[in-house]
This record gives sequence, structure tokens and C-alpha cells, in this order.
Amino acid sequence: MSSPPNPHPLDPLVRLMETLAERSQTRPAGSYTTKLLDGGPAKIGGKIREEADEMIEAADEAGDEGRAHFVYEAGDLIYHAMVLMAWRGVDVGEVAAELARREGTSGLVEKANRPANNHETT
Ligand SMILES: N=c1c2ncn([C@@H]3O[C@H](COP(=O)(O)OP(=O)(O)OP(=O)(O)O)[C@@H](O)[C@H]3O)c2ncn1[C@@H]1O[C@H](COP(=O)(O)O)[C@@H](O)[C@H]1O
Repeated sequence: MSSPPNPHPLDPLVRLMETLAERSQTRPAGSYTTKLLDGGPAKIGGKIREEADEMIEAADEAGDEGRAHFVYEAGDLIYHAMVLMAWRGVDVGEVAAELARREGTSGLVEKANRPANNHETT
């Protein structure tokens, strides 16, 4: 009998993505995710901005409680970002693949090699 594969700490992200993709397909009543999805990028984006601000505000809170608060706010931001991915039909695995593609390339090097007419300069 084969033993189950070792759990990975990022497994919950995969399970959350599956739930959000299912919510996007079925839009069940009584789901907070459904409310967000029905509001589209404007509603979801508003929450992403709000949660990003809350995460930034929590960044310099001291002590164990401050650290726990920061982790909590990071969870809120990641959840809402993943809801927007689900709305767009993009899996977090695709985002992970994009990050894998970038692995080993410094942001400074990437920026220096951008075409001159690329306006994404921030
Ligand atoms: N991970 C999350 C998650 N993280 C945060 N949140 C919700 O995101 C909201 C955070 O926004 P706020 O703190 O601003 O709360 P709020 O003031 O009530 O929000 P607004 O009414 O202003 O939008 C809260 O309602 C949180 O409960 C989440 N809601 C759901 N999930 C996951 O998504 C799954 C599906 O959820 P439903 O689709 O709602 O069943 C759940 O089983 C969870 O795994």
C-alpha cells in the first residue's frame, strides 16, 4: 500500500484555489466569495487595496501579537488576490509558474533589459 504524499505548507493555497474556482463556476448563495465575484474586478479590487493597506499598516507592529496580526492581514490580502485570479479564470499554479520563470533574474536586470517603449516602469 502506498503512503500518502508528504503534506506541503503551501497545500492550503492549492485547496483554496480549488474552492475559489468552484465558487466562480457555481456562484452559490450564502458565500462571501460569490458576493465578491459578482461584483467583478471593481469590487474585488477595492478589497485588495483595502487589505493591502491593512497589511502595510500591520508591518511594523511589535511583538508576537503584532506578528500574528501581520500574518492575519497577509492572509486576507492573499485570499482577495486569489478571488480576482478565480474571477479571471487564472489558477494560482499559473502565477507560481510565472514566478518560477523569473527565478534567478534580479528585478534590476529585468528592468534594464526592458524594451525602451515599455511604459511599465514603476
Ligand atoms: N480564506 C478566506 C477568507 N479570508 C478572509 N475572508 C473574508 O474576507 C473578509 C475580510 O474583509 P473585512 O475584514 O474587511 O471584513 P468585512 O468588513 O466583513 O468585509 P466587507 O463587508 O467590507 O467586504 C471577511 O469577511 C473574511 O471572513 C475569507 N473568506 C473566505 N475564505 C476561504 O474561502 C472559502 C470559501 O468561502 P465562501 O465562499 O464565503 O463560502 C472559505 O472556506 C475559506 O477557506
